Amino acid sequence: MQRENKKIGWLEGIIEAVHDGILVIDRDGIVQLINEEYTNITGVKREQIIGRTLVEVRPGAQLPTVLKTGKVMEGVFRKEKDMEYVVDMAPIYENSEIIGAVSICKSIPELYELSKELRKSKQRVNQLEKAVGLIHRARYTFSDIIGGNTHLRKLIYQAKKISTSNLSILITGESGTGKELFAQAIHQESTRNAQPFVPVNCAAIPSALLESELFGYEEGAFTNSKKEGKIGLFELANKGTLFLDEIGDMPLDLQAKLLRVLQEGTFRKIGGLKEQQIDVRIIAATNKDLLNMVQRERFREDLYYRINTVHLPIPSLRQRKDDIPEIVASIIRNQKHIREFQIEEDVINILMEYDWPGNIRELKNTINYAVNMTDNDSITYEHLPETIKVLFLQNKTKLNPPQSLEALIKETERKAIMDTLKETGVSVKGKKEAANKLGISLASLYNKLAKLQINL
Ligand SMILES: Nc1ncnc2c1ncn2[C@@H]1O[C@H](COP(=O)(O)OP(=O)(O)OP(=O)(O)O)[C@@H](O)[C@H]1O
Repeated sequence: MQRENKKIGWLEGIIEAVHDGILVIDRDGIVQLINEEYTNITGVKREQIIGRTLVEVRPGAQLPTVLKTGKVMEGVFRKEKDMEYVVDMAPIYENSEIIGAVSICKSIPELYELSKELRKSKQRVNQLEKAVGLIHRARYTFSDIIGGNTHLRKLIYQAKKISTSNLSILITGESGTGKELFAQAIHQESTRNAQPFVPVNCAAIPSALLESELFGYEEGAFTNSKKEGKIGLFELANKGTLFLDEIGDMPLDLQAKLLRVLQEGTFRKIGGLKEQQIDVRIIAATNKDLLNMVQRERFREDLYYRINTVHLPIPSLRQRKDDIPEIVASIIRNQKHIREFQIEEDVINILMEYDWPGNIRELKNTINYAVNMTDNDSITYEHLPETIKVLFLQNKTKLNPPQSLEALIKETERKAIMDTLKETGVSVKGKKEAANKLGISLASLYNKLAKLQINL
């Protein structure tokens, strides 16, 4: 008996500790137990209900039904005077026999608070999921930068040395020279490599949106803003690296804000009141002449010197043509996964003569195209894209000016044909159009191409 009392004492203690309202009836529907939270939610006091039949005190109660049917009921809405709450009810079993029933109530305001919390958490999870999509973890390391060109090697040496510092870096160079590749490699070599690498292309985001992308905004900061606010890229890159690509396209007012972040190490969300500490390493890149922009007051001088602590000018591919064979071999290896793939010497010569305005990106595209055009394991002139073939033939004419009258006529013809084909393209349709423009028949165009040994 003493043990039994002790059990009930424990039970009451536990029931009191629960944050929900609890009411227990026995098999006769008589209320045996309630906790204080039950009184808080329903307004019914212990002395009004304990030892009495539940329906007598609370005629609308559904717990006696649970007692009868043995079926659990969940989420039953109750409204009593100005109290609203939700009840879960379940039978209590002993040796497979129902000996009573329990009801557990939660007040609506509490549920409302909980669901608000849940909604907020869900929104944050959504935002973070989206943000994780943006963070492409840096994939490349210095070993992925191909080329033995002396100037490039010096740059790699310098970049490796400053990787572990927190210095801001400015990488300049034409499009496709490998600026982002360098930025990723620096991040990977740094102590921040386990943290995010967040790239943002300042030219690709409309200036009106760039500020909120970078700094984020607080709940309801402006009309049309997302209700739950937005996490900015600075916050996402915290402890990692923020790669500001095309920084020359950043609007002047935002440049001032960026400078503040770099100087103070703090930022404020749009519509936010408190400054947040931030620890982000900035690597900026551009293909524009920033110094010239500074002179024309299109770029802030103070920001220029702040991000230019270390400057890595990446050479264009035409300034390091000696690297072309090695880069081509590496592209083929990556695409074909075989080392024996052949590339005719003539083709390498053409690639070496071409100017590559799109730099390594263009070289990559060209080789990938050629590899896909081959049926066997050898790339020949035929497999090159038309644009390169045409330009190559034009250059050849420039490089070897004709001497005799006959040669001069031949070359004039060649030039006229090549210029027209450059406009129309070298597909059958293009050739038909070119023949039309030149005032000759298609058959005669083919004859001339054969005579001039133009192999398209
Ligand atoms: N030295 C290199 N060795 C191997 N691949 C390279 C090298 N440099 C660049 N690439 C490759 O060329 C492509 C373009 O490089 P990346 O995007 O880094 O250039 P970028 O200068 O940042 O271009 P943009 O200014 O247009 O953004 C990528 O596929 C990159 O992997």
